[in-house]
Amino acid sequence: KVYEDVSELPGLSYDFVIVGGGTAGNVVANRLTENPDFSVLVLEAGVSNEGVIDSIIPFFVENLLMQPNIYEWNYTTVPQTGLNGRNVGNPRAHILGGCSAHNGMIYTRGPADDYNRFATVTSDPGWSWNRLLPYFLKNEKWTAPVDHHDTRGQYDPALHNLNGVNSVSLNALSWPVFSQHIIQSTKEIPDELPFNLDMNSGKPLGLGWVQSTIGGGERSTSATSYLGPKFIQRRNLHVLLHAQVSKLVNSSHKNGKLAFGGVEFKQGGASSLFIATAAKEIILSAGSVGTPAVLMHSGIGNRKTLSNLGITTLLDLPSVGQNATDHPAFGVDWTVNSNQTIASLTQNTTRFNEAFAQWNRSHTGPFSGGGTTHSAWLRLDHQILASNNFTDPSSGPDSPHIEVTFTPGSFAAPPGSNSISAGIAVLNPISRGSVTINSSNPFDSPIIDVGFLLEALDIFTGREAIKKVLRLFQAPTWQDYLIAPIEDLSDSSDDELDEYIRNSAASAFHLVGTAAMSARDADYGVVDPDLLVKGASRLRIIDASVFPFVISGHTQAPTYAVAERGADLVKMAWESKV
Ligand SMILES: Cc1cc2nc3c(=O)[nH]c(=O)nc-3n(C[C@H](O)[C@H](O)[C@H](O)COP(=O)(O)OP(=O)(O)OC[C@H]3O[C@@H](n4cnc5c(N)ncnc54)[C@H](O)[C@@H]3O)c2cc1C
Repeated sequence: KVYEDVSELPGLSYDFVIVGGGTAGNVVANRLTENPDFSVLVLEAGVSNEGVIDSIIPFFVENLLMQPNIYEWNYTTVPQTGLNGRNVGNPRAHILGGCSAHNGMIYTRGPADDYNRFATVTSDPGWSWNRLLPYFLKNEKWTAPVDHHDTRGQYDPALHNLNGVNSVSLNALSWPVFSQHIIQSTKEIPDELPFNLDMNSGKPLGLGWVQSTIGGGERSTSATSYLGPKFIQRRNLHVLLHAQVSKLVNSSHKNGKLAFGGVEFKQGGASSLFIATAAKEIILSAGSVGTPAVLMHSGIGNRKTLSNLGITTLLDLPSVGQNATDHPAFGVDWTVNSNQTIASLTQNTTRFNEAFAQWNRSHTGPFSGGGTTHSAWLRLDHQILASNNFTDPSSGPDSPHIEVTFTPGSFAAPPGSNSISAGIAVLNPISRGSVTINSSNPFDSPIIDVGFLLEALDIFTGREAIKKVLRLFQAPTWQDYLIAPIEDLSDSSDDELDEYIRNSAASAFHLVGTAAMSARDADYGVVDPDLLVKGASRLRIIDASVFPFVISGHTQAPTYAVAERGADLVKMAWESKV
């Protein structure tokens, strides 16, 4: 059951307390409560997802990103040196379902090579692609697109599972003219832009149709799926909203390891703090910002940072909050000779109201999907990297360096015009940032530094990506369709391209790595390959913060897979003790 007020909870003693009812936390809550002997409490700081129309209707995704709003933690980064001193938004969801309830819904597993690299750095083959694939499938409930169009040639059914939990589908064909041009370009310039039937095979290179976490025209989130009606009625599963965890308490040491018996939180408008106790484990699933912050306020982190703030260090783990990695993203936009664009809907009240009415009637039409229709996963030329003395940062030959998303709309477009955009993300940044704290008050915001474009390779990759994208749009199919670039970069020097990137890049919202896993005997890292905090017992982290590297793809499907495997690790640890 989902509770709005702590006074309604039957008690505050559970086997497992999960901090954060986000993308990963709700998976873990669901899987653990499959065992009727395990009781689980999820503490979620955010609000209910019920009836939040901007979260439910896929097309309204942008509304949730307008800061400030109550569905958001409303974070921004510190000024970014690599972005000419700008600070950029770093949205994190403050709603049951976490980022799965406000993200762009794009479903990508990423390259097999990335997971094989996870397995190598952790010395645990359990994190390899072959071993994680069953967990991706366990998460996925493949669903037909709402317009029931013929999807042959748009995905590979053999790679998908009809019987998982979280809906994934192709979008309805709302932008056919735009899509035709994209597919035609793969035929005209197949060497530059090969078609890939399904980017979720573990070999994503090429261009393919976007798959999204959408089912029946509604967004599918970890709250609507893993806490859906058939699960949330379990007697052993309790979720408490408006419950922000301050720190872990009741510490003790056993066999040289630190353990905590409880979790302290504030709830609703109450000024007093409450403690929930966990007889078996505390699981941190507060995400790449929340998890390191809770650790530090609990006395786990860099001794120097903590003592400067007057926090007693219980476990000196300097890697907490370090290794923050995110994809810098920017775009190239054109005005176009077509009125089949997002602007034609958003700038025309009659058409907007028609689309809204259609969605309300049947959950179909353009509001049933996000805007991006296709993604291309591309590599930089090997020689270009070598001749500029760069080492290939990717995890392997089937792993891309850049993503190009294709959307029939652009924020940069002049009002009244029709436009499209090619969004670019640098997928293997070698720059690193951090998430830390500068106050001993756990309710103060953490300090987020995404470390964008500090390293020469990252800005080089961005610059080469723009050149590549400009070449892609020279394919013959685009010539009558494009009117003009919104910012003409075709004759720009390398320095000018760098400035364009530094002045326009923002986050692709894929922050990971702030409580990264490492091999059991490594002298860095925050969790071991079983996701247990190093030096602690009965304390696990299961969310995107444990990724040692950012995936060369979007991060929600990888987070779901890590959560599914993480839940299995917890079950294996405790079911064998029964
Ligand atoms: C705007 C945006 C768009 C994105 N678009 C895409 C996309 O299209 N495709 C894709 O694959 N990925 C996308 N991502 C990334 C992806 O959604 C995230 O990487 C992933 O969902 C992270 O999951 P998580 O479980 O680690 O954290 P979250 O889902 O953020 O869950 C953490 C939860 O913990 C709660 N919490 C935090 N601190 C506390 C505390 N102290 N006490 C109690 N609760 C707490 C939060 O409120 C939140 O609900 C996007 C992300 C954002 C922000």
